[in-house]
Amino acid sequence: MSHGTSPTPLAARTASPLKGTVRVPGDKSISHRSLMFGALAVGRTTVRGLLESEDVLATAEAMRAVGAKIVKHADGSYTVDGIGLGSLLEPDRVIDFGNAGTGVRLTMGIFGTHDIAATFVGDASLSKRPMGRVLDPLRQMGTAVIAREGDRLPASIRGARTPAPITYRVPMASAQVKSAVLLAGLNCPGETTVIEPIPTRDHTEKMLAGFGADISVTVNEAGERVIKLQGQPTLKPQDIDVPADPSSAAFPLVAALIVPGSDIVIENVMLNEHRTGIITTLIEMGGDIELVNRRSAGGEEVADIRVKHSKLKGITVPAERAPSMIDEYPVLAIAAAFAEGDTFMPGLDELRVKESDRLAAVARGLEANGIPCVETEDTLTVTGGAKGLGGGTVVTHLDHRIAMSFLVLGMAADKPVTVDDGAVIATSFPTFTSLFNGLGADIRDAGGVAA
Ligand SMILES: O=C(O)C1=C[C@@H](OP(=O)(O)O)[C@@H](O)[C@H](O)C1
Ligand SMILES: C=C(OP(=O)(O)O)C(=O)O
Repeated sequence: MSHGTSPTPLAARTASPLKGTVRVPGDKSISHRSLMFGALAVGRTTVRGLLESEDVLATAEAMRAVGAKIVKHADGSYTVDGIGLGSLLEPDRVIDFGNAGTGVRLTMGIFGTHDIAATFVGDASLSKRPMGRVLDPLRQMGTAVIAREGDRLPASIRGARTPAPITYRVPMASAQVKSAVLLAGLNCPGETTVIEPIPTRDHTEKMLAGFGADISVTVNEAGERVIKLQGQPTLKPQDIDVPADPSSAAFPLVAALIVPGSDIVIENVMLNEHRTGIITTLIEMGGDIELVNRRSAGGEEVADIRVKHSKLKGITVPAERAPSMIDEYPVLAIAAAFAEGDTFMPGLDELRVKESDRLAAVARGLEANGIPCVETEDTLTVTGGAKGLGGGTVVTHLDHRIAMSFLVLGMAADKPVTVDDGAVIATSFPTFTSLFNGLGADIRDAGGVAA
């Protein structure tokens, strides 16, 4: 993938007040799943508003490699002609997932119970991330695995000829692990059960039900979610409208809160209860955030978000909220730098295994820009209100959310903030720079010199 070979330093300088109405791209989680489930259905699925980012396009290539026909049309919509569950072709090439954890982990689940072999590779970031969390349950279902030390990529799998359904308790808060086991269960005869002690985003459950799978969710006496899936359904194609990604919306949301004089509207943002922790948190910090025109669309609640520059105060973010805002902590740390007092963020262990060690990457980036913070094994405390912020260069470690978060810092800091590589932003939010500059920000090429 291009971002791995040609880093593009970017710098953000003090922005004019951000003004206007914007639409951030489609949700990444739903976009990956639309292509995957469309590929497993029998017939033609139509997807409008697909996120056309590197991560999602890698999933499209993976589904093409097993026989799905995926076409973009003149009106921007995509169609997926599915090959049908159980009928995947063996890929004749290595599957390159670039930077995409969701893409590779969910696809391993799908392929792992099909009678095919496949080899997965990724960029330098993805090759460091743990795959054992999905390869272990797949091994229990009969998948053969050869992977690099520590179950890292590159990895090859050979799906079981007669896969066995399992009951699996997800050991960490991870929608990717939950989803990989459920997707593997799709092609197993009989019932697969996933027990989820800590609730995470439920797009797989909701969308599989929409595609006609027999899936139920109950809560047991210990308060855990119990998901039961009957194997080998015939999945029916769907018409999908992908709502705007709340994780991408978090960047203009925080930027408008911290750039004086700002007043913007972010349209059509998905409000799935497992994704809105950042909105709850920013409102608790004193953010002037209004959800208008709330409506239901394609099984999800959506709204337009009006946000104005606000005086923020530091808070403690409950640890149990972490799964509902797991990708938003880097940009929350930037909001915290402009709040009065300390913001304490516990329960962040999963941040260490994202595209980068996000806890460390955020802490080093804050320090480089004069923002006091304390990092422990699984917490971050940011002290707001320091003066003379900015002037630093942030190492992004191939992590799009680190790049975007520190560019948001530059919009409200006293001195410009440079990120060593803005090209990685294309993995989830390719229109980031143009959208922000259209609102009044000043994000520019840092001239090939990260200084
Ligand atoms: O299932 C998904 O679509 C995702 C789950 C989360 O990962 P984990 O399951 O590793 O927490 C999240 O960080 C990622 O951006 C998307
Ligand atoms: C963690 C993320 O993505 P993934 O795991 O899909 O690479 C993210 O987008 O912040």
